[in-house]
Amino acid sequence: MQRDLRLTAVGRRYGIRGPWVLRGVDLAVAPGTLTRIEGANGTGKSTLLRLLARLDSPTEGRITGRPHTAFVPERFPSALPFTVLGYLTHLGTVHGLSRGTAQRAAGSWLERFGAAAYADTPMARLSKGSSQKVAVAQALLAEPELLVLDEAWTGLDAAARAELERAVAERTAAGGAVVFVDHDPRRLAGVPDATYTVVEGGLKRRTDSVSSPDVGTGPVTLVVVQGPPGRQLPPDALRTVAAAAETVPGTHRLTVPASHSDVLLRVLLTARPPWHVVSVGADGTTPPDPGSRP
Ligand SMILES: Nc1ncnc2c1ncn2[C@@H]1O[C@H](COP(=O)(O)OP(=O)(O)OP(=O)(O)O)[C@@H](O)[C@H]1O
Repeated sequence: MQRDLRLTAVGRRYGIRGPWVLRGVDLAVAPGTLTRIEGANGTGKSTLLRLLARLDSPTEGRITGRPHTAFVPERFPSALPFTVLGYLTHLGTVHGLSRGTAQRAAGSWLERFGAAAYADTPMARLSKGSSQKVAVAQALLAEPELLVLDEAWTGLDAAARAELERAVAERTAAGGAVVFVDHDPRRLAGVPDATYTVVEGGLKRRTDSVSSPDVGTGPVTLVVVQGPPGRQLPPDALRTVAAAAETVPGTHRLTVPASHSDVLLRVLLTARPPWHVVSVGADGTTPPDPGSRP
Protein backbone atom coordinates (compact mmCIF):
# COMPACT_ATOMS: atom_id res chain seq x y z
CA MET A 1 0.00 0.00 0.00
CA GLN A 2 1.50 3.33 -1.04
CA ARG A 3 -0.01 5.56 1.61
CA ASP A 4 -2.10 5.38 4.72
CA LEU A 5 -5.80 5.32 4.19
CA ARG A 6 -6.99 8.20 6.31
CA LEU A 7 -10.39 9.34 7.52
CA THR A 8 -10.53 12.93 8.74
CA ALA A 9 -13.56 14.27 10.63
CA VAL A 10 -15.75 11.79 8.77
CA GLY A 11 -19.49 11.75 9.33
CA ARG A 12 -22.16 9.61 7.71
CA ARG A 13 -25.89 9.73 7.95
CA TYR A 14 -28.51 8.16 5.76
CA GLY A 15 -31.02 10.63 4.36
CA ILE A 16 -30.93 14.40 4.73
CA ARG A 17 -32.50 14.42 8.18
CA GLY A 18 -31.41 10.98 9.29
CA PRO A 19 -29.52 10.65 12.55
CA TRP A 20 -25.74 10.72 12.34
CA VAL A 21 -24.48 7.14 12.39
CA LEU A 22 -20.86 8.27 12.52
CA ARG A 23 -19.51 11.73 13.23
CA GLY A 24 -16.08 13.26 13.77
CA VAL A 25 -14.29 10.01 12.96
CA ASP A 26 -10.52 10.20 12.52
CA LEU A 27 -8.75 7.00 11.59
CA ALA A 28 -5.52 6.07 9.84
CA VAL A 29 -4.90 2.58 8.49
CA ALA A 30 -1.21 1.99 7.83
CA PRO A 31 0.31 -0.68 5.57
CA GLY A 32 1.10 -3.95 7.31
CA THR A 33 -1.31 -3.40 10.18
CA LEU A 34 -4.29 -5.32 11.50
CA THR A 35 -7.16 -3.24 12.87
CA ARG A 36 -10.18 -4.56 14.72
CA ILE A 37 -13.44 -2.61 14.90
CA GLU A 38 -15.85 -3.48 17.71
CA GLY A 39 -19.16 -2.11 18.92
CA ALA A 40 -22.69 -3.07 19.88
CA ASN A 41 -25.26 -4.01 17.23
CA GLY A 42 -26.28 -1.20 14.94
CA THR A 43 -23.60 1.24 16.11
CA GLY A 44 -22.16 1.77 12.63
CA LYS A 45 -19.40 -0.82 12.20
CA SER A 46 -20.54 -1.88 8.72
CA THR A 47 -21.03 1.75 7.77
CA LEU A 48 -17.42 2.43 8.76
CA LEU A 49 -16.11 -0.60 6.85
CA ARG A 50 -17.99 0.42 3.69
CA LEU A 51 -16.43 3.87 3.95
CA LEU A 52 -12.96 2.36 4.38
CA ALA A 53 -13.53 0.14 1.36
CA ARG A 54 -14.65 3.24 -0.57
CA LEU A 55 -17.97 1.59 -1.39
CA ASP A 56 -19.73 4.50 0.29
CA SER A 57 -18.89 8.18 0.63
CA PRO A 58 -18.96 10.25 3.81
CA THR A 59 -21.69 12.84 4.28
CA GLU A 60 -19.00 15.13 5.68
CA GLY A 61 -15.25 14.96 6.23
CA ARG A 62 -12.53 13.51 4.01
CA ILE A 63 -11.09 10.17 3.07
CA THR A 64 -7.63 10.10 1.49
CA GLY A 65 -5.51 7.25 0.15
CA ARG A 66 -6.62 4.74 -2.45
CA PRO A 67 -5.07 1.37 -1.71
CA HIS A 68 -6.13 -1.51 -3.91
CA THR A 69 -8.98 -2.81 -1.76
CA ALA A 70 -11.03 -5.98 -1.44
CA PHE A 71 -14.10 -6.30 0.74
CA VAL A 72 -16.03 -9.20 2.24
CA PRO A 73 -19.51 -7.87 3.00
CA GLU A 74 -21.64 -9.05 5.90
CA ARG A 75 -24.19 -10.39 3.41
CA PHE A 76 -22.69 -11.80 0.25
CA PRO A 77 -24.99 -11.77 -2.79
CA SER A 78 -24.58 -15.38 -3.86
CA ALA A 79 -27.49 -15.63 -6.33
CA LEU A 80 -25.27 -14.70 -9.26
CA PRO A 81 -25.43 -16.19 -12.77
CA PHE A 82 -21.95 -17.76 -12.62
CA THR A 83 -20.30 -20.98 -11.62
CA VAL A 84 -17.98 -20.58 -8.64
CA LEU A 85 -14.83 -20.72 -10.77
CA GLY A 86 -16.39 -18.48 -13.43
CA TYR A 87 -17.30 -15.91 -10.79
CA LEU A 88 -13.91 -15.91 -9.10
CA THR A 89 -12.08 -15.73 -12.43
CA HIS A 90 -14.27 -12.82 -13.47
CA LEU A 91 -13.61 -11.03 -10.16
CA GLY A 92 -9.87 -11.68 -10.55
CA THR A 93 -9.89 -9.97 -13.96
CA VAL A 94 -11.83 -7.06 -12.45
CA HIS A 95 -8.98 -6.77 -9.93
CA GLY A 96 -6.53 -6.57 -12.82
CA LEU A 97 -5.29 -10.16 -13.06
CA SER A 98 -5.01 -11.90 -16.42
CA ARG A 99 -7.63 -14.58 -17.03
CA GLY A 100 -5.13 -17.40 -16.58
CA THR A 101 -3.68 -15.94 -13.36
CA ALA A 102 -7.16 -15.29 -12.01
CA GLN A 103 -8.22 -18.85 -12.74
CA ARG A 104 -5.14 -20.30 -11.05
CA ALA A 105 -5.53 -18.03 -8.02
CA ALA A 106 -9.22 -18.94 -7.79
CA GLY A 107 -8.42 -22.65 -7.91
CA SER A 108 -5.77 -22.30 -5.25
CA TRP A 109 -8.00 -20.33 -2.85
CA LEU A 110 -10.86 -22.79 -3.34
CA GLU A 111 -8.41 -25.56 -2.49
CA ARG A 112 -7.24 -23.75 0.66
CA PHE A 113 -10.80 -23.27 1.84
CA GLY A 114 -11.80 -26.86 1.10
CA ALA A 115 -14.19 -25.81 -1.67
CA ALA A 116 -12.40 -27.11 -4.77
CA ALA A 117 -15.23 -29.60 -5.33
CA TYR A 118 -17.61 -26.70 -5.93
CA ALA A 119 -15.62 -25.04 -8.73
CA ASP A 120 -18.24 -25.89 -11.36
CA THR A 121 -21.30 -25.43 -9.12
CA PRO A 122 -23.63 -22.54 -9.99
CA MET A 123 -23.31 -19.83 -7.35
CA ALA A 124 -27.07 -19.87 -6.71
CA ARG A 125 -26.91 -23.52 -5.61
CA LEU A 126 -24.25 -23.09 -2.93
CA SER A 127 -24.92 -23.68 0.76
CA LYS A 128 -24.41 -20.68 3.05
CA GLY A 129 -21.03 -21.97 4.22
CA SER A 130 -19.73 -22.63 0.70
CA SER A 131 -21.00 -19.29 -0.47
CA GLN A 132 -19.07 -17.64 2.36
CA LYS A 133 -15.90 -19.42 1.21
CA VAL A 134 -16.40 -17.87 -2.22
CA ALA A 135 -17.00 -14.47 -0.60
CA VAL A 136 -13.67 -14.75 1.16
CA ALA A 137 -11.81 -16.20 -1.85
CA GLN A 138 -12.95 -13.34 -4.11
CA ALA A 139 -11.39 -10.85 -1.70
CA LEU A 140 -8.11 -12.70 -1.22
CA LEU A 141 -7.30 -13.72 -4.74
CA ALA A 142 -6.09 -10.33 -5.89
CA GLU A 143 -3.76 -9.90 -2.88
CA PRO A 144 -5.27 -6.53 -1.99
CA GLU A 145 -3.31 -3.77 -0.27
CA LEU A 146 -6.32 -3.28 2.01
CA LEU A 147 -8.58 -6.17 2.99
CA VAL A 148 -11.82 -5.25 4.74
CA LEU A 149 -13.68 -8.11 6.45
CA ASP A 150 -17.20 -7.63 7.78
CA GLU A 151 -18.03 -10.73 9.85
CA ALA A 152 -16.20 -12.78 7.21
CA TRP A 153 -15.74 -15.78 9.53
CA THR A 154 -19.49 -16.23 10.05
CA GLY A 155 -20.74 -19.40 8.39
CA LEU A 156 -17.30 -20.89 7.76
CA ASP A 157 -16.37 -24.31 9.14
CA ALA A 158 -13.54 -24.58 11.66
CA ALA A 159 -10.88 -25.44 9.06
CA ALA A 160 -11.89 -22.53 6.84
CA ARG A 161 -11.97 -20.17 9.83
CA ALA A 162 -8.38 -21.12 10.67
CA GLU A 163 -7.41 -20.75 7.01
CA LEU A 164 -8.85 -17.24 6.92
CA GLU A 165 -6.86 -16.31 10.01
CA ARG A 166 -3.71 -17.58 8.25
CA ALA A 167 -4.63 -15.60 5.15
CA VAL A 168 -4.95 -12.45 7.28
CA ALA A 169 -1.51 -13.11 8.74
CA GLU A 170 -0.07 -13.54 5.25
CA ARG A 171 -1.62 -10.29 4.05
CA THR A 172 -0.20 -8.21 6.89
CA ALA A 173 3.19 -9.96 6.69
CA ALA A 174 3.24 -9.02 2.99
CA GLY A 175 2.70 -5.37 3.94
CA GLY A 176 -1.05 -5.21 3.34
CA ALA A 177 -3.50 -3.73 5.81
CA VAL A 178 -6.47 -5.66 7.17
CA VAL A 179 -9.48 -4.18 8.97
CA PHE A 180 -12.07 -6.53 10.41
CA VAL A 181 -15.25 -6.80 12.44
CA ASP A 182 -16.11 -10.08 14.11
CA HIS A 183 -18.60 -10.91 16.84
CA ASP A 184 -16.23 -13.45 18.43
CA PRO A 185 -13.83 -11.68 20.83
CA ARG A 186 -11.39 -14.59 20.46
CA ARG A 187 -10.97 -13.92 16.75
CA LEU A 188 -7.28 -13.12 16.22
CA ALA A 189 -7.12 -12.30 19.93
CA GLY A 190 -3.96 -10.46 20.83
CA VAL A 191 -2.96 -9.90 17.21
CA PRO A 192 -4.49 -6.54 16.17
CA ASP A 193 -2.18 -3.55 16.14
CA ALA A 194 -5.17 -1.42 17.06
CA THR A 195 -8.71 -2.03 18.26
CA TYR A 196 -11.40 0.62 18.05
CA THR A 197 -14.88 0.61 19.51
CA VAL A 198 -17.69 2.49 17.78
CA VAL A 199 -19.54 4.36 20.53
CA GLU A 200 -22.17 7.02 19.99
CA GLY A 201 -21.00 7.64 16.44
CA GLY A 202 -17.35 8.08 17.39
CA LEU A 203 -14.32 5.81 17.54
CA LYS A 204 -12.60 5.03 20.84
CA ARG A 205 -9.20 3.39 20.62
CA ARG A 206 -8.73 0.57 23.05
CA THR A 207 -5.44 1.22 24.73
CA ASP A 208 -5.22 -2.30 26.08
CA SER A 209 -5.07 -4.02 22.69
CA VAL A 210 -1.91 -5.86 23.65
CA SER A 211 -2.57 -6.55 27.30
CA SER A 212 -6.32 -7.09 26.95
CA PRO A 213 -7.88 -10.07 28.67
CA ASP A 214 -8.48 -11.46 25.17
CA VAL A 215 -4.76 -12.07 24.80
CA GLY A 216 -4.09 -15.61 25.76
CA THR A 217 -7.67 -16.76 25.25
CA GLY A 218 -6.80 -17.75 21.69
CA PRO A 219 -4.39 -20.61 21.07
CA VAL A 220 -0.77 -19.52 20.97
CA THR A 221 2.44 -21.16 19.81
CA LEU A 222 5.82 -20.72 21.43
CA VAL A 223 8.71 -20.49 18.97
CA VAL A 224 12.31 -20.38 20.16
CA VAL A 225 14.88 -19.23 17.62
CA GLN A 226 18.60 -18.53 17.67
CA GLY A 227 20.81 -16.24 15.67
CA PRO A 228 24.09 -14.45 16.25
CA PRO A 229 23.94 -12.25 19.39
CA GLY A 230 22.91 -8.73 18.45
CA ARG A 231 21.06 -9.74 15.26
CA GLN A 232 17.66 -8.08 15.08
CA LEU A 233 14.59 -10.18 14.33
CA PRO A 234 13.06 -9.31 10.94
CA PRO A 235 10.29 -6.64 11.19
CA ASP A 236 7.92 -8.99 9.31
CA ALA A 237 8.46 -11.59 12.05
CA LEU A 238 7.92 -9.07 14.84
CA ARG A 239 4.65 -7.98 13.25
CA THR A 240 3.18 -11.44 13.75
CA VAL A 241 4.15 -11.99 17.38
CA ALA A 242 2.22 -11.17 20.54
CA ALA A 243 5.37 -11.17 22.66
CA ALA A 244 9.10 -11.47 22.11
CA ALA A 245 11.88 -11.80 24.66
CA GLU A 246 15.62 -12.35 24.22
CA THR A 247 16.17 -14.90 26.97
CA VAL A 248 19.93 -15.16 26.48
CA PRO A 249 21.94 -13.21 23.90
CA GLY A 250 20.96 -14.54 20.46
CA THR A 251 18.09 -16.71 21.71
CA HIS A 252 14.57 -15.33 21.25
CA ARG A 253 11.39 -16.68 22.74
CA LEU A 254 8.45 -15.68 20.54
CA THR A 255 4.82 -16.12 21.50
CA VAL A 256 2.67 -16.04 18.41
CA PRO A 257 -1.07 -16.59 17.91
CA ALA A 258 -1.37 -20.11 16.46
CA SER A 259 -2.96 -18.64 13.34
CA HIS A 260 0.26 -16.73 12.64
CA SER A 261 2.85 -19.43 13.39
CA ASP A 262 3.16 -20.59 9.76
CA VAL A 263 3.85 -17.07 8.58
CA LEU A 264 6.34 -16.44 11.38
CA LEU A 265 8.27 -19.63 10.60
CA ARG A 266 8.31 -18.85 6.88
CA VAL A 267 9.73 -15.38 7.54
CA LEU A 268 12.40 -16.75 9.89
CA LEU A 269 13.41 -19.64 7.66
CA THR A 270 13.57 -17.58 4.46
CA ALA A 271 15.61 -14.80 6.09
CA ARG A 272 19.21 -14.47 4.82
CA PRO A 273 20.81 -16.23 6.63
CA PRO A 274 17.91 -18.27 8.01
CA TRP A 275 17.30 -18.25 11.76
CA HIS A 276 17.84 -21.49 13.61
CA VAL A 277 14.47 -22.69 14.91
CA VAL A 278 15.18 -24.42 18.23
CA SER A 279 11.63 -25.44 19.10
CA VAL A 280 7.99 -24.94 18.13
CA GLY A 281 5.24 -25.94 20.49
CA ALA A 282 1.83 -25.15 21.85
CA ASP A 283 2.14 -22.83 24.80
CA GLY A 284 -0.86 -23.34 26.99
CA THR A 285 0.79 -22.26 30.17
CA THR A 286 2.54 -18.97 29.63
CA PRO A 287 0.39 -16.06 28.54
CA PRO A 288 2.14 -13.51 26.37
CA ASP A 289 3.96 -10.89 28.38
CA PRO A 290 2.35 -7.67 27.30
CA GLY A 291 5.32 -5.64 28.34
CA SER A 292 7.77 -7.39 26.08
CA ARG A 293 6.22 -6.56 22.73
CA PRO A 294 8.72 -4.68 20.65
N1 LIG B 1 -28.24 1.88 3.67
C1 LIG B 1 -28.78 2.33 4.81
N2 LIG B 1 -29.86 3.12 4.80
C2 LIG B 1 -30.40 3.60 5.93
N3 LIG B 1 -29.93 3.31 7.17
C3 LIG B 1 -28.85 2.50 7.26
C4 LIG B 1 -28.23 1.97 6.08
N4 LIG B 1 -27.17 1.21 6.47
C5 LIG B 1 -27.14 1.26 7.82
N5 LIG B 1 -28.14 2.04 8.28
C6 LIG B 1 -28.42 2.36 9.70
O1 LIG B 1 -27.22 2.83 10.26
C7 LIG B 1 -27.06 2.32 11.60
C8 LIG B 1 -25.73 1.57 11.68
O2 LIG B 1 -25.81 0.41 10.86
P1 LIG B 1 -24.55 -0.51 10.60
O3 LIG B 1 -25.03 -1.67 9.78
O4 LIG B 1 -23.45 0.30 10.09
O5 LIG B 1 -24.21 -0.98 12.09
P2 LIG B 1 -23.41 -2.26 12.61
O6 LIG B 1 -22.69 -1.82 13.84
O7 LIG B 1 -22.58 -2.84 11.51
O8 LIG B 1 -24.60 -3.22 12.97
P3 LIG B 1 -24.59 -4.84 13.19
O9 LIG B 1 -23.68 -5.11 14.33
O10 LIG B 1 -26.01 -5.11 13.51
O11 LIG B 1 -24.11 -5.44 11.90
C9 LIG B 1 -28.28 1.46 11.87
O12 LIG B 1 -29.21 2.23 12.54
C10 LIG B 1 -28.78 1.11 10.48
O13 LIG B 1 -30.17 0.91 10.50
